[in-house]
Amino acid sequence: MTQEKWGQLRQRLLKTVGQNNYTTWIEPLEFEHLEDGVATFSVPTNFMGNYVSQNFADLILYELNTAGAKVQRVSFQVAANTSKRPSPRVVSSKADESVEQATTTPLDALQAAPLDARFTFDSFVVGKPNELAHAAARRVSEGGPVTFNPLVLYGGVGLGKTHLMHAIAWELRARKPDLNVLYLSAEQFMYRFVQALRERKMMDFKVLFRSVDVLMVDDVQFIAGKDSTQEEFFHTFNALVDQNKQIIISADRAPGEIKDLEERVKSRLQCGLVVDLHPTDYELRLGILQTKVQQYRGSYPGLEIADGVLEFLAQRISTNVRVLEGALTRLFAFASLVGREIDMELTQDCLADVLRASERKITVEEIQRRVSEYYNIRLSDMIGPKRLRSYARPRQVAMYLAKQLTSRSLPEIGRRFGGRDHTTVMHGVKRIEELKLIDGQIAEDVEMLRRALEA
Ligand SMILES: Nc1ncnc2c1ncn2[C@@H]1O[C@H](COP(=O)(O)OP(=O)(O)OP(=O)(O)O)[C@@H](O)[C@H]1O
Repeated sequence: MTQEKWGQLRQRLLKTVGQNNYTTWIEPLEFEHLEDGVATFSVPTNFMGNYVSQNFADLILYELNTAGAKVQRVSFQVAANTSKRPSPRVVSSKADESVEQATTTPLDALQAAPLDARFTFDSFVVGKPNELAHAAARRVSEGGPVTFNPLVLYGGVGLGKTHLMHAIAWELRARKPDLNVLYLSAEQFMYRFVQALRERKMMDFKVLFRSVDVLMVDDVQFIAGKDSTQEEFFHTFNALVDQNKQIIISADRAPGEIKDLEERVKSRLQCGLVVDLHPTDYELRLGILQTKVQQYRGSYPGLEIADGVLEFLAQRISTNVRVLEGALTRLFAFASLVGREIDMELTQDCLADVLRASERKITVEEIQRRVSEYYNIRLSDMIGPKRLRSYARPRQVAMYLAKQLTSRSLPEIGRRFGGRDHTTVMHGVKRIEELKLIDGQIAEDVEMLRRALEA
């Protein structure tokens, strides 16, 4: 492997990842050396190293091996004294940059980092669990009069909050190129604030943040417990709302539930539209996998996937979309390295660790216990023969959850509910499915219970 060869390889990567990703993430990589099967690249920042490692390492590995280099692993190290930084217009900055880096970065760097080119509305798969969040995101991305301020998107890890935020920013940029859209993580907000304090540039900081038309802050829970940052955030927030500028926030839980977030910040966040990204369901996961496969087809032409593999993955990996995507990337890279079709056997071999880690640990017994506690009835009454509605409904909810959250068959579930027949379980599951659509209380009960069980 030589510098020259890396130069050629980069051109192939350009085709695969697209110009934006290439300029931002691939071009700044410098090939250092290949030793003991490890190809080492230098990167300008930790953040970049982490990002490239998470998102492009498999692809780089694949291209290196396709080009004949014998590489088992790629590694990214921060180069000393590198000053290269990507520089398009809208800021995107998630988490990992260190305070030290922030303190040496000029404030105007806020105008200089990319959004992820893959995170657009086109690539966002909409299903029941995220349709409201998607609709709200679409609405603000039209850039019309501000109707709800702020828009708060919240939900668990890897459910698409950042994806939606970037999609809004891309869309606004396309529709209203004159708007000054600022996207950054709450952590980044804090670093910039600390930096401004240290460098006595608070005026610059305030002017900058108050001059944006749309402010997007990702993972706002990060500022909880950080008093002065919260205070500054609060003032920034108020100043922008007063000017009728749109604010879009994401968080890992509902604002009211963020511990150590000041009451006044909480109540500001609750003033607008707060929408929830629910945990994915099977259909959404399958849809996402199918979409990703379409996208991968360009990079891996000729690769075949046997029937049932995507369904299997959607069934088994229910943690979050990031894990699901990672599994698929690995599967494609592995299959193309060994030149095999992606069938069940290869999937089980290649993803043994992921599948083990996401094995469902929820048991029918645990569901029964939780549901009976929730409805305040005795476990024995829920499992027993009584037909009273106050027992029958919780019983059906528990059956429904057992079907959704465990891999038990209907007869197995029936046996655990006092030896009931599988048709009774099927009826119970159907009933709850119907009720969820017409009875808000049942829908909420099921959702609360599901969350508690999956937590
Ligand atoms: N509905 C969806 N359609 C397509 N891709 C999705 C969807 N939801 C999530 N993803 C993908 O899953 C990955 C994780 O999503 P994202 O980073 O937006 O999650 P997040 O909610 O911001 O998580 P975190 O809390 O860790 O910041 C991304 O690659 C994203 O593109």
